[in-house]
Amino acid sequence: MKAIYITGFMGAGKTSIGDKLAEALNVQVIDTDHYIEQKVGEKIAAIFSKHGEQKFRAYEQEFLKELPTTDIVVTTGGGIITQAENRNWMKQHGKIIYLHCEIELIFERLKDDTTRPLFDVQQREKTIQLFHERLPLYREADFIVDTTFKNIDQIIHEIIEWLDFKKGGNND
Ligand SMILES: Nc1ncnc2c1ncn2[C@@H]1O[C@H](COP(=O)(O)OP(=O)(O)O)[C@@H](O)[C@H]1O
Ligand SMILES: O=C(O)C1=C[C@@H](OP(=O)(O)O)[C@@H](O)[C@H](O)C1
Ligand SMILES: [Mg+2]
Repeated sequence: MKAIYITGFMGAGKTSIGDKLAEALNVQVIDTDHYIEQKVGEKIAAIFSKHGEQKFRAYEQEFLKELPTTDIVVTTGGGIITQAENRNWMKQHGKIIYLHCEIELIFERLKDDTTRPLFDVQQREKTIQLFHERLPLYREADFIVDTTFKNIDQIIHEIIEWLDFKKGGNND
C-alpha cells in the first residue's frame, strides 16, 4: 500500500484519526510533529519560540522525506501543505486525505490547548484568515472528508469506503 498522508487545519483530528485508521489498516502510523520532536529533542512550541517558524518548516520538509512511503499512515502538521515541495512529495508518494472541519468547531475544540503556536484563540480573526488562506491548498487532496460533527468512527468508515472504492477501480 502506498502511503496515506492525512492533512488539515490544526484541531481537525489528523493525529487522532490517523492513529485509528492505521490500526484499522494494520499499518504503522507516524505523526510528523512527533517525529520532529523526537529528532530535534524539543517540543513543537519550543522549536517555534527558540528557532522560529522558518526553521520548523525546514525540519518539517527534511523529515517528511525521511519517512517510509509504503504501508504507512502519515499524520501531518497543519502547515505542511504551505510548501509546494511537500505537496508534490506527498502527491508523488501516496494519497492525500484532507480532513475538513468548520473553524468554529475547531475553536471550541482547541480553546484550552496551548501546544499549537500558530493557533491563537485570542486573535480569532488572524486564525480564521490563516484557515481561509490555506483552504485552496488543502482542497488539492485526493479525497476530502467533512468531519464537522462526525465522530471518529464515522470518519474512519468514510475513509475506508473510499480506499476500498479506489482498490476496486484498480487505481492504487
Ligand atoms: N471527530 C472528532 N470529534 C470530536 N473530537 C475530535 C474529533 N477529532 C479530533 N477531536 C479532538 O480534537 C482535538 C484535536 O485533535 P488532533 O487529533 O490533535 O488534531 P490535529 O492533529 O488535526 O491537530 C483532540 O482533543 C481530539 O480528541
Ligand atoms: O498549522 C500549522 O502550521 C501547525 C500545525 C501543528 O500541527 P497540528 O495541525 O497537528 O496542530 C504543528 O505542526 C505546528 O504547530 C504548526
Ligand atoms: Mg496533530
